[in-house]
Amino acid sequence: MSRALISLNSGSSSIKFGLYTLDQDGPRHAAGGKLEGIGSDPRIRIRQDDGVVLLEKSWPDGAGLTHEELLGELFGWAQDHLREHEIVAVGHRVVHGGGIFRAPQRIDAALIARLEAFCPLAPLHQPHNLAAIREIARMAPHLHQVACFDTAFHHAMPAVATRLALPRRFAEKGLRRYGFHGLSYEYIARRLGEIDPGLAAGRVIVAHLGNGASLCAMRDGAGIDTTMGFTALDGLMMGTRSGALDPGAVLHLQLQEGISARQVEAMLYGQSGLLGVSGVSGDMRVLHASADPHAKEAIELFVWTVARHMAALIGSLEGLDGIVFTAGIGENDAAIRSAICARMAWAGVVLDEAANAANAPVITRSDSRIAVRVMPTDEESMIAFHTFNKLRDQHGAMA
Ligand SMILES: Nc1ncnc2c1ncn2[C@@H]1O[C@H](COP(=O)(O)OP(=O)(O)O)[C@@H](O)[C@H]1O
Ligand SMILES: CC(=O)OP(=O)(O)O
Ligand SMILES: [Mg+2]
Repeated sequence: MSRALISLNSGSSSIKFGLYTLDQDGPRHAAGGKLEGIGSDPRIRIRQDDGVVLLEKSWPDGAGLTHEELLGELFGWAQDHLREHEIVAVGHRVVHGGGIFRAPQRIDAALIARLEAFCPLAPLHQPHNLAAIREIARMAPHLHQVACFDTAFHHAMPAVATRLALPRRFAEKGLRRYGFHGLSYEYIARRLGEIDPGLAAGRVIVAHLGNGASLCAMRDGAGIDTTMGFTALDGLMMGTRSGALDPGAVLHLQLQEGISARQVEAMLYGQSGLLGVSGVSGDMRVLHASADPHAKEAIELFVWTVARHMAALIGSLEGLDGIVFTAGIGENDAAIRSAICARMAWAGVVLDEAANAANAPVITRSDSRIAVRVMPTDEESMIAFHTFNKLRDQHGAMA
């Protein structure tokens, strides 16, 4: 019987996943999808590689369904769909690996306990990542599980880019900049090396603009700076997260407004960003459709913030050769890309409006000094790749 593995990318309200069959060369994508609306109106959609929809199901009254219950549904379906195969492993995106975990790790109870310590640094993600690992271990204890870290890609950053200007003793306690979205950046760096090796060898800013959003400055495919730091709150304004703030504002909320540290945490992670500024939604599609002037202001600030941080990363890179847009907004939202590129005209970006409107792979004109690309990211395939390699290194042939 041939073998298969499952990749899980568990977020705060969604689980993205991929099913892969294994041959000698590595994992081969068989199907994938997204389980969304956890906690409100869960729905799942699974597609085969050729686009054929294999499963579409929703639970309109499913607000009470937990991550664990829905993961059970998904896992049951995967087992049935892959019944001709032996499922041997589940690979997970784990958002925070701290300063210790620079490469994927086999999961056991001791590793889970160490990863638990990072939950306060990624409250929207880490608890869900670990809950999924525990639930798989409960449902299928014989499966190998591998943790793939969002922070790992950024360990190549120069030390200076990891420092926070706080008293030194805190750096020794792990208070430093880590960076996130590393599986997405690793995928883009590899793929760019295949499709445009000339650009990949240069200075590139990758803009991962999804619900969480960050930028990564890459030189020759390695990350040298990024906008997220100690936590995934830093940098760009996001769907519900504030992004970088004057630290004085955080103090003011607590000391003058009398808001507790826990409430400030909930506000910065869950009630700020596009949602907070618009008062309408944290979802970019909803903001575009809204006539509310505050929705427009939120979009304006999002674009302004991205351009401001891009300019900062040009400083880190000492110049710029290209920009890559990826993730939900980066891959699909021509209006946002156009507005960001207009603010980057000074740096030599000349947009091809028709190519941009079509989400084409290259959206700049041939006379643009900076090449701007749109590339779909694929964190799940990166997880599958790492999981396969980790198990092959430990157990020999996997197929
Ligand atoms: N076709 C689209 N046009 C504009 N925005 C889109 C489109 N598709 C998705 N998005 C936006 O992408 C964001 C979600 O991105 P995604 O990468 O899926 O996030 P996450 O992985 O954090 O759940 C949302 O703001 C959503 O509105
Ligand atoms: C780290 C992070 O922000 O991830 P996401 O974009 O999936 O929320
Ligand atoms: Mg994401």
